[in-house]
Amino acid sequence: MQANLSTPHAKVAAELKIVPPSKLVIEKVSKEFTRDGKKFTVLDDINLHIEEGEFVCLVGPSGCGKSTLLNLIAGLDSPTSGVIYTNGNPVYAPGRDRMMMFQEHALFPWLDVLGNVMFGLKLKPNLNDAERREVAKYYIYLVGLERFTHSAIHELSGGMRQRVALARSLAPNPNVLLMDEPFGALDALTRENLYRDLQKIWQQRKKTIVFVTHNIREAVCLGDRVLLFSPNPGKIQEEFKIDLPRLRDINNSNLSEVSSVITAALKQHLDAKGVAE
Ligand SMILES: Nc1ncnc2c1ncn2[C@@H]1O[C@H](COP(=O)(O)OP(=O)(O)OP(=O)(O)O)[C@@H](O)[C@H]1O
Repeated sequence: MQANLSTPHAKVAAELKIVPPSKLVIEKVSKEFTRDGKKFTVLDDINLHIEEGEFVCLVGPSGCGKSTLLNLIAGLDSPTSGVIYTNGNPVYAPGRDRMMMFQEHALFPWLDVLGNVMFGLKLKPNLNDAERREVAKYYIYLVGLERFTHSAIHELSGGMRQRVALARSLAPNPNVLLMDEPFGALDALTRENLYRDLQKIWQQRKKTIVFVTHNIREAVCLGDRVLLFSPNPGKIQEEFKIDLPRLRDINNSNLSEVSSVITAALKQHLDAKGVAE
């Protein structure tokens, strides 16, 4: 994909350069919350190494702590014990090296598409307004919304809104992209297009991606690795390396077979714990 930019000058070109994706290390991480005055453990002794540029999907039943782990990596919350490192540096707070994208569009309805994507670039004090506009236009192009640059958010479909949200998360050029069920609310066809485009964008922009989903086929379609969580307390029960060639099509029969194996493993772990999905 080539950006259709009007002669990007040096600062914009530098901003669009591919940054090295981060390695993530999660070391002995546990998280407790308090409810009704009682402590309960949501994540218990999570240990995980995610390689630079790896696409890792977290799957598991509701409440097993997937979003909590994503929030900890984002630095939006802190572990009760243990440490998370990005490229060897402990995470204490949110940073522009890690961007989060949610299921809800979380877009600003009073801004158009360009304004929303430019908003993500407010974190870049070295750019002036014209430069932010050029960078934002590149990411709008990358997610296929060039024709909608000046559209209002309410004029867009759910899938297009998620494309805007993706562009906004990508625009600060993070090393890590954290995605919390970003396609959960979309219809099947819209999701299929996004699976294809997200794989292309990931290959092109070389991000480390941690992606939370309930949908095992989606995880197998996107992930290099699928980590199966089980609840009470949240633990990584099993992991699956996915060696299927890319670009993957969610309707591919080999992908269905791998998904069935993981679904069976999930059921087995839940049965063993006496949990109904
Ligand atoms: N800030 C908080 N305070 C208290 N409890 C919380 C807080 N955040 C999450 N929890 C609880 O922690 C548990 C795990 O929640 P989390 O959202 O991480 O699970 P999940 O696996 O992402 O679930 P889902 O797939 O439904 O989104 C839940 O019981 C939830 O109610």
